Amino acid sequence: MRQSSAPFILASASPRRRDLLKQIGIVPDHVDPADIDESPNNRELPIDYAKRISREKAEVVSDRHKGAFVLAADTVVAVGRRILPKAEDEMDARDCLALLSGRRHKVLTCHILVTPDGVLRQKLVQTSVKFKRLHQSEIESYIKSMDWQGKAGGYAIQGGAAAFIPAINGSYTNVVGLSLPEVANMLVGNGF
Ligand SMILES: Cc1cn([C@H]2C[C@H](O)[C@@H](COP(=O)(O)OP(=O)(O)OP(=O)(O)O)O2)c(=O)[nH]c1=O
Repeated sequence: MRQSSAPFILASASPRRRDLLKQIGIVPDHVDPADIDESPNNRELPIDYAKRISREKAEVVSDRHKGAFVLAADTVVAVGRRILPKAEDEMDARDCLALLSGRRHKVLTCHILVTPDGVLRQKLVQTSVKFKRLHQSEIESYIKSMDWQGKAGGYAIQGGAAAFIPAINGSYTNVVGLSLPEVANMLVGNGF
């Protein structure tokens, strides 16, 4: 139930984030992606990276929409201290899947909500994801599906890669791109 008349801006190009919000009855007044440079800094740790990028996305977009609620997020797949790329080509995706095969990794989503009076709230959520050991044939058929494109770590848990994941620990929606219980809490707690 919406209490504020301030507009709600989703600072994301991700259709997954739009669908997730819709699932809890939230439809943004505008979708305005930040479109910033997301290159990690030298030796930047995954948590620091997720916090920095989500904050930059939120700041860029809230500058364009004063007096609005702005939600931005960044989802990072991390193996230890290593940040996996958003897979842009088949080589990225193959490298990611080979690294994830047979082990656990972390998916971190850092959520930023900017309130209409310009206060910035941050919430980082971590989910541990277990991958089964992948056969080369499984990797190749997944590559053909193109489901990895633009996804952090080269897979999407909401698609065919679900067959590779026997267990997760933590929020499922966090892996897809927004942890819905946290987003709902942030919005309700800040007068939305
Ligand atoms: C691990 C994983 C990631 N993803 C997606 C969510 C995000 O869209 C993407 C991570 O990249 P992000 O940089 O978080 O998001 P984005 O580039 O898609 O959009 P924007 O920066 O404008 O908000 O990976 C899945 O859809 N499923 C998964 O299982």
